[in-house]
Amino acid sequence: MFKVLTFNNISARGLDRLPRERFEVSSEIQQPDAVLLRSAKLHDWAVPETLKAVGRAGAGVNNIPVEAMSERGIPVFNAPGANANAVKELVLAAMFLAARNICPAWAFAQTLEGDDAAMNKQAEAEKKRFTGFELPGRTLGVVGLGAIGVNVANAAKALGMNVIGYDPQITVRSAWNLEAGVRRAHSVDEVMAAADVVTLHVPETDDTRGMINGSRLAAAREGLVLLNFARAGIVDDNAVVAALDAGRMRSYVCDFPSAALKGHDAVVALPHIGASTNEAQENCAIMAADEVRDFLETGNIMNSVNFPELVLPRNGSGDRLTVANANVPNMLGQISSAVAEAGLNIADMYNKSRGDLAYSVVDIDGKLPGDVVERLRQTEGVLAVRVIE
Ligand SMILES: NC(=O)C1=CN([C@@H]2O[C@H](COP(=O)(O)OP(=O)(O)OC[C@H]3O[C@@H](n4cnc5c(N)ncnc54)[C@H](O)[C@@H]3O)[C@@H](O)[C@H]2O)C=CC1
Ligand SMILES: O=C(O)CCC(=O)C(=O)O
Repeated sequence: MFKVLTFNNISARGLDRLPRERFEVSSEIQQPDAVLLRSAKLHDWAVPETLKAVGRAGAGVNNIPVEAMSERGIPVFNAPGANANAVKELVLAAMFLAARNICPAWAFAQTLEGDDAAMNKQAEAEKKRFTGFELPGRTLGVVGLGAIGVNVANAAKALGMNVIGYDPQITVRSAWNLEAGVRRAHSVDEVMAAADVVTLHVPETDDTRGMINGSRLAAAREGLVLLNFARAGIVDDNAVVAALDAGRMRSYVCDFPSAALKGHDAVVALPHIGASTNEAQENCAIMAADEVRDFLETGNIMNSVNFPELVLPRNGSGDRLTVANANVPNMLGQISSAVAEAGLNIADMYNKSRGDLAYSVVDIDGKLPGDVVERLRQTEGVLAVRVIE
């Protein structure tokens, strides 16, 4: 029986992928084999010795200590693209909100008083304060052309916008999915200088934290609309408020409320609802649950952010041994020697590395003795060993 600890509200459609005769699933489990979570922060969580996998029912993994998990040989899975449409739709809504001053106009309309005629008179007298702009011919700058950025870029092209994008590590898949005519920028600065609206779709990392700061805002076009549905830490809120107050920026629409932004007329800060649709929550939960289940049951790895992708159909007549280790010479030799010294035959094996980590799946004709497994566990460089019967 595998034990899966849930943090946050994980869609039941996802949890249903874990058959209860083989998986105990609860938010109360003490010694979990795996966790499933959304935005819960794991950085201060005391990682139990039993933990074998982390499944993020979403895209961003900045709430998870990925490096510390790697050091323990624990793969972290996420759900790439599963909530991209939900975020794209909210980003488009944000762009329309900003272009047409919908929030301040609506707030003004709430203050109208008197009978219908009086309200109408005030509305007509004041509506010029809310004159907006149309999107065709305007330039959208997209920083980060992954699952969400590509969707947003393509939708903006369909709305008649010019689109300029920056992503130094764009994948072949994203490049194929991008509409023709999206102009390639070579830096964030180039995007800032060219765009009327800039939207951010990068993960929060050491490289992207504080990416949009005072000097980048100073170099932006006059009247910039900035959209941030990526992560709070990517934008310096105080710099945004200063640029808005100086009249250099038109508005900031984001998914991350903060004390600095609260109450500002030109800011709309939503409560991190980019992925909050039933569809996205189901897609993410299903994907993360399937990945965690597959790993626990077979050792196969799909969509991990720290481990190599490795899928080996089951072969042989005995145990499956999986080993996560430091990516250094002679680890594979030591694994196969341990199996050979136990007098067992390897039916099939697959080894892949990613950065400092390597992962092997070894199908064996027979049952691995406990002392062999223990010896492998103690081998220098070995991070995690499992035997799947
Ligand atoms: N508001 C919300 O509820 C949600 C927020 N997000 C956030 O959006 C981020 C992006 O999500 P996806 O598009 O699904 O991820 P993704 O992994 O498909 O795309 C991220 C892209 O950013 C690029 N990138 C990384 N560093 C960069 C840099 N310094 N400059 C330019 N590009 C850079 C990568 O090459 C990649 O193509 C997530 O990491 C997460 O933080 C994601 C989903 C929901
Ligand atoms: O689960 C959520 O609502 C957060 C989604 C998110 O931020 C992500 O997928 O990176």
